[in-house]
Amino acid sequence: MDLPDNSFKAALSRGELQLGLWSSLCSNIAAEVVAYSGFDWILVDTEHSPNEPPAVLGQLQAMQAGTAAPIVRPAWNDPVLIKRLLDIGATGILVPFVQNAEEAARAVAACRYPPTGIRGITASGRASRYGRINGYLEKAGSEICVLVQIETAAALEQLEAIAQVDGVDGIFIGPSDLSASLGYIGKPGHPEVQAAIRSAAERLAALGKPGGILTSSEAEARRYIEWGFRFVAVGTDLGLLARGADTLVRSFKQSQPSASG
Ligand SMILES: O=C(O)C(=O)C[C@H](O)[C@@H](O)CO
Repeated sequence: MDLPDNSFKAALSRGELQLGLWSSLCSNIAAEVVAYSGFDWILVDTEHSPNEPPAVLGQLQAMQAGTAAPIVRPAWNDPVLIKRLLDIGATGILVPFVQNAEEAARAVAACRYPPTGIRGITASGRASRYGRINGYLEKAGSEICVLVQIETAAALEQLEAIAQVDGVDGIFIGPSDLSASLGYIGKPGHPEVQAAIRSAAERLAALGKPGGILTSSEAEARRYIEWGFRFVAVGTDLGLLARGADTLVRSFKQSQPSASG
């Protein structure tokens, strides 16, 4: 059996827009539900969600028959965490809190086997279909998508250096952390934060490096796409569930006459 092409990585390299969903629910059933929605990628978060490898494995299995490429965010730029996620079948990794080119190079090295990287070897994990993929060890590096996350003012200054690290396939701008770093915690929509995000998108476009971002606002998502972001998470599974449930109950409670008449 051959290693499947990474269609998400290929689409990014062609500059095509890839629409994503952010998944924090840590549920294989929720992952399966949204995997059939038609998204191009789904980010399975382990940084801010209580999501450990056995649960992530269940979510990756559940997403297998859907449309979306499984991108997993490890809790940190740590080769041990990254190795475990790659072994269970993540085809893309989003590494948080990358501050400079050296840290970006470390993220890439964690996703590559020696001699170019430091990923530890198993020839029999889920990623290689339990040893059935011909030449997995030789080919994995070229198919795994390495995305790094820039989320501070200091990292923004290093954007060009980070983006030009060999093996970095895309740069994700973290609007929440960036807004905090810029002094506007909880206000990613603040004009100064938006200006910084727009400038990052323009600098990435000038380099020909795909930029990514996350928002739950449709208007903001459309604006980010217009600014040139190419992998855009347009919502979160948690937000869809919470907003859907709130709206449903409100529609009944507001239409009920109050007990006092
Ligand atoms: O800085 C950000 O924005 C992120 O890193 C995404 C966050 O973790 C969060 O908004 C996901 O729900």
